[in-house]
Amino acid sequence: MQPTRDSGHRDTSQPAVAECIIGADQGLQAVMQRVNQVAPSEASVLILGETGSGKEVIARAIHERSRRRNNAFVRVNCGALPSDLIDSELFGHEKGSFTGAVSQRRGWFERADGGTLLLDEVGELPMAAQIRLLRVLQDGIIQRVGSEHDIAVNVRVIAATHRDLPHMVQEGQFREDLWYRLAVFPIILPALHERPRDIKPLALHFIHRAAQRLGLPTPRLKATDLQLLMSYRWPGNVRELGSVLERAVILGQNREMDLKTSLGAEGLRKFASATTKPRAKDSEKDPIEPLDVIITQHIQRALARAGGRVDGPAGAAVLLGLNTSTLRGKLRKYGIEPADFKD
Ligand SMILES: Nc1ncnc2c1ncn2[C@@H]1O[C@H](COP(=O)(O)OP(=O)(O)OP(=O)(O)O)[C@@H](O)[C@H]1O
Repeated sequence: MQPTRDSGHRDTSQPAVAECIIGADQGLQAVMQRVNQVAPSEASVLILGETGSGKEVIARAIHERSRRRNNAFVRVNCGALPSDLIDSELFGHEKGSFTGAVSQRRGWFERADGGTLLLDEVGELPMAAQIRLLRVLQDGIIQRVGSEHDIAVNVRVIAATHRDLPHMVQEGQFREDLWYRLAVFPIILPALHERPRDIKPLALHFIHRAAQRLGLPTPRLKATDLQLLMSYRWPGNVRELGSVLERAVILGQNREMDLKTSLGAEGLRKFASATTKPRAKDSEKDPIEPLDVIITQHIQRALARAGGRVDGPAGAAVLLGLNTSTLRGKLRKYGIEPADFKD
């Protein structure tokens, strides 16, 4: 099988191209510190984060900052491996070892030899595969299916998942010994709504990229559109933000980009029902938003209402019941630009 995005595998035998990590000096600052600490070591890393939050981007950053950077970076989506082929996919097989094994095949561990193997969605691996994976991680030796010949592999494993692995361990769905082996150095990637400062630079990046692909001038991000983006909870995280903006740029060709129009009535309803505004009735399941998120959004609402003015009788400071210097301090702290709210 050739490595493709759809089958969940990507084999980067070429030196990796550094991808720009938006938010590296803002909402992802603490994550990047962890990346820089762990990259030069050989330690296994476990990246925990919601779907689309950038786990692969972070895994690549670790690879690119490691001594293995000139060797392969291979991503395997464990959730996409058919259960009867997991061993063959990971460790390879000999010709004739099972029906369909028409030729010898090297598995993903062998292909990543000397480099880094990202085991994405590791929480989806069935128990039997977890046992075999643990053995390989401990011994650094694999056997292809249908062979008793040991092959030594030198692979750094980075595992990633959106699942609550500690809870899975408690429930007996994930092996505790494998958890300890993988979680030598855990990195928790915050969801996009927990790092609101990254939304604007990410939005500008995606708008610019989409316009470049279409050969169009980069459209402006209107203050009202930024406010809409800031108020949504982004369950699909950075990936969802990218696709919403790409669609907006495509639909807004040759006109001013308008998020409300490009989302349509249905999209707007979805946005409205998933905003981070406080709900009337609290429930155990409702996430508690970090205070910084609520403060950022509240200041942005006031600035939008005040047309970007901070002081004066109709300025945001009066609306918020703050004196101007206090509000200016908060604008600096939360990285909010009043000019973004001038329409
Ligand atoms: N900080 C970032 N800067 C620039 N692009 C980003 C950033 N984070 C994520 N992306 C982009 O968002 C998309 C999703 O990121 P990625 O595939 O790394 O997420 P993931 O958490 O691994 O997703 P999944 O849970 O589906 O495996 C990709 O196109 C990626 O390039």
